[in-house]
Amino acid sequence: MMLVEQKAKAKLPTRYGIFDIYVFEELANGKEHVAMVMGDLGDGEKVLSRIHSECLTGDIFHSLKCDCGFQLHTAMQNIAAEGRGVLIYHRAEGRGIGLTNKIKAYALQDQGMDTVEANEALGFPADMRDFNACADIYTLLGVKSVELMTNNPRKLDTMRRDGINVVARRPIVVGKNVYNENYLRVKTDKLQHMFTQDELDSQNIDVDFAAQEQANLPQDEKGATAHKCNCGHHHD
Ligand SMILES: Nc1nc2c(ncn2[C@@H]2O[C@H](COP(=O)(O)OP(=O)(O)OP(=O)(O)O)[C@@H](O)[C@H]2O)c(=O)[nH]1
Ligand SMILES: [Zn+2]
Repeated sequence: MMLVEQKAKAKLPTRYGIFDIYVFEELANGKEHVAMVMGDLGDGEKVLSRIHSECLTGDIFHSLKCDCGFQLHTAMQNIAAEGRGVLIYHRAEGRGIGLTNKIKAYALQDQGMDTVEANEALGFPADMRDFNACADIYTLLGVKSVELMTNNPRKLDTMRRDGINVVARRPIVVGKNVYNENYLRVKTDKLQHMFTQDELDSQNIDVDFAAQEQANLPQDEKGATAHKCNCGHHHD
């Protein structure tokens, strides 16, 4: 029996090119998973693909605490470069614990815990995700085998177990910065992700808001300095 049902489909132009967007409902829990499909999938073999777990903070707000947003957009670009592929946007926010609990975990991380310790302090395992819906989404799209963009061996094992042949893995190591380097180290040390420190370092992006953090100016002082402009007009 299928675990998901296709609910809707339409064309979706994006900054990377034109996709078809599909919505699939996971019948057991009502979750609305998305598939972004580009090109003609043809025989469904060797489809370039990513299973991307939802991360509101990274995907939408460009958070630097993780690498999710960077991975999402790199995956869409890679698919566009090939003109063919499938991105499953998997609604498993916070590795399955949901947004509120993820932000509670972030608060514990602000006090020095790592991602795994914070999850455990809240009473959750390190990773609560199941990928049950994904194989059926591939099947409904006619995908038989994939080249998966991931560093997580669990995704490869799960897809193979569920009958989707993974013919290759394409690493997706992007967006390392001062705010996520510990998070990324924990992924290799505790979560078996497949990348090396050298690979990470080669992708370093230069962002540092240390000055902003230190200054931490009260709002009224910021307002006062904002008036020092060169516009030639007089401000009181
Ligand atoms: N609980 C928790 N979830 C997080 C945290 N940071 C990111 N996430 C979630 O982690 C998920 C992404 O998992 P990752 O471990 O980064 O990567 P992955 O999907 O397993 O593997 P890749 O395919 O290599 O990206 C998203 O659902 C994020 O919302 C955190 O500190 N705590
Ligand atoms: Zn994230």
